[in-house]
Amino acid sequence: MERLRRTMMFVPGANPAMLRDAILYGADAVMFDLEDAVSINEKDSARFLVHKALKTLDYSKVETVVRINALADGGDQDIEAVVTAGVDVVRLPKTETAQDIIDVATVITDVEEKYGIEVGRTKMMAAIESATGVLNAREIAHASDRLIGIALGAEDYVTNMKTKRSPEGTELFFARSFILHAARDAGIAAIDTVYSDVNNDEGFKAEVRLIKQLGFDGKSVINPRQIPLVNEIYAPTAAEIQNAKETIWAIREAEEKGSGVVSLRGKMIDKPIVERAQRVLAIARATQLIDEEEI
Ligand SMILES: CC(C)(COP(=O)(O)OP(=O)(O)OC[C@H]1O[C@@H](n2cnc3c(N)ncnc32)[C@H](O)[C@@H]1OP(=O)(O)O)[C@@H](O)C(=O)NCCC(=O)NCCSC(=O)C[C@@](O)(CC(=O)O)C(=O)O
Ligand SMILES: [Mg+2]
Repeated sequence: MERLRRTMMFVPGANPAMLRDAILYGADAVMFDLEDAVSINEKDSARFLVHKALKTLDYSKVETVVRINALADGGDQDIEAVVTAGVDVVRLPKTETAQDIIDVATVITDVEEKYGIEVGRTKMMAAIESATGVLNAREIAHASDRLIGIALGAEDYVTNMKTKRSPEGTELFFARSFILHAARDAGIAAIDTVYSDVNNDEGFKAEVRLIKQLGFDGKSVINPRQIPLVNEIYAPTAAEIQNAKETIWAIREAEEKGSGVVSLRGKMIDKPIVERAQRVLAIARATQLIDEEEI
């Protein structure tokens, strides 16, 4: 099963206490920010703090992501600082074209070569935050073998679209759908955007249910309190796990009899349904809801 990416928690890069404690909250990935959460006069100190944090703290249990600045705004210095510190993933914000990704990938390669780091070790993500980015999402998603995923950045996107976010997310439906299709076409992860109203748990949960149903792998979060809410919604229920097990048992029995299709409680089971059941069980295993060797 691919790596779980249910939650990627933004951590402002200029905040030493948050950098230190980010690991404690159970996010699948911590995403240190050098871009919009850092004021212009703190850019250098944030870069230094994030480099030190990556070098000295033990992040072995979570994926580390750093959101860099655009290359024209010091992104090359960000890349050198974080790649040499061993970051797992470099996230490029406001990606508009495939060329943006190719340019960043080239700088990463130069840094890896210069410092004797295995070329290709550092992965990338693209955040898509404008109409142009959405329309180019397919090319962006295919732009580099380093890409592990693409993400929506909705606050910048709605600003670009001359609208604002609504509880229903109607204004994001096209962008979410298009980004998801681009990610699936390229075989990489699709990560949904942040929910900025941090004290509105019910609104947040409604949005998480929506993006899970659409097919997103997970969501960017901005506060530790949002992590368990996502995990709870993304966890398969006991009924889903039981149904998945019964699906696997039923298809195994059918296959023994030479058939690839069978009916379970009146519902047809064939290859795509078996694949979905296997995914439910893989997530249940990865989140310790069932034992490793169970089924
Ligand atoms: C929202 C708030 C101010 C609330 O503060 P509050 O004070 O009410 O938080 P509390 O709940 O009271 O905190 C309780 C304890 O947790 C600690 N704690 C809180 N948050 C933590 C955290 N993130 N990491 C580690 N630790 C944390 C805190 O230090 C305290 O620790 P302690 O004192 O020890 O008890 C705070 O969370 C925060 O700053 N969040 C990060 C904001 C951020 O990064 N924005 C940029 C990324 S979005 C963007 O750019 C838009 C985008 O680009 C996105 C896209 O692309 O998707 C687009 O376009 O859409
Ligand atoms: Mg943004």
